[in-house]
Amino acid sequence: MPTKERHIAMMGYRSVGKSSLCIQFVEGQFVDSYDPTIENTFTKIERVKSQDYIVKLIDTAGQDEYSIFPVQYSMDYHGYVLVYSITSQKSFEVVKIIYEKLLDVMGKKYVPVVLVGNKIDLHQERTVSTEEGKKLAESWRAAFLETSAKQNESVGDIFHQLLILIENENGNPQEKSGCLVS
Ligand SMILES: Nc1nc2c(ncn2[C@@H]2O[C@H](COP(=O)(O)OP(=O)(O)OP(=O)(O)O)[C@@H](O)[C@H]2O)c(=O)[nH]1
Repeated sequence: MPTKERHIAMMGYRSVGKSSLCIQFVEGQFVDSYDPTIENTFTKIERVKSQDYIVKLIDTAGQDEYSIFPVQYSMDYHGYVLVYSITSQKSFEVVKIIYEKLLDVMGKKYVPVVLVGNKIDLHQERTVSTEEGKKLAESWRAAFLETSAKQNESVGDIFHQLLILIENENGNPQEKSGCLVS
């Protein structure tokens, strides 16, 4: 099968771990320092269910509830990773606002999305429950994962699940449609 190219945008509030998830996925390492992103791109070859993909990731600058949705991320993207930190209720609220804006800008009712609750290694500081995350993802018909970029927990699954959702949207169902919850 010929290799397919898929463009994925990482979005969410500041400091939730978007860059760390990209770096962990692409380079297999965790950098314990904080350098706010303006915009960064990463490329990785991934194989899912015998299909090779060139995954182009765009790591966006953190957004907040007042940000205007950056229109450039609504065009030529196949899917989105919306990230919050399980230690920040604010980041959970912001991800809901980003999702609404995304649908609005794209003029669509459905967009392939994986909702990610990151930083699960900081479980003692958790303020967003797994149940809240799951419910939100179900309401979006999105996949849901809790991850740790630091401990490399479920990071690869984000991109595998998103590639499957994108494939399903393109009329090539490889898995049962509907909500993918792990
Ligand atoms: N404990 C823990 N810290 C994390 C994790 N992921 C990221 N961090 C830390 O959180 C801080 C912010 O991480 P970034 O990856 O820069 O976050 P970002 O969402 O890209 O931030 P912006 O560029 O401002 O949007 C850094 O100090 C990271 O080391 C994680 O899974 N666990």
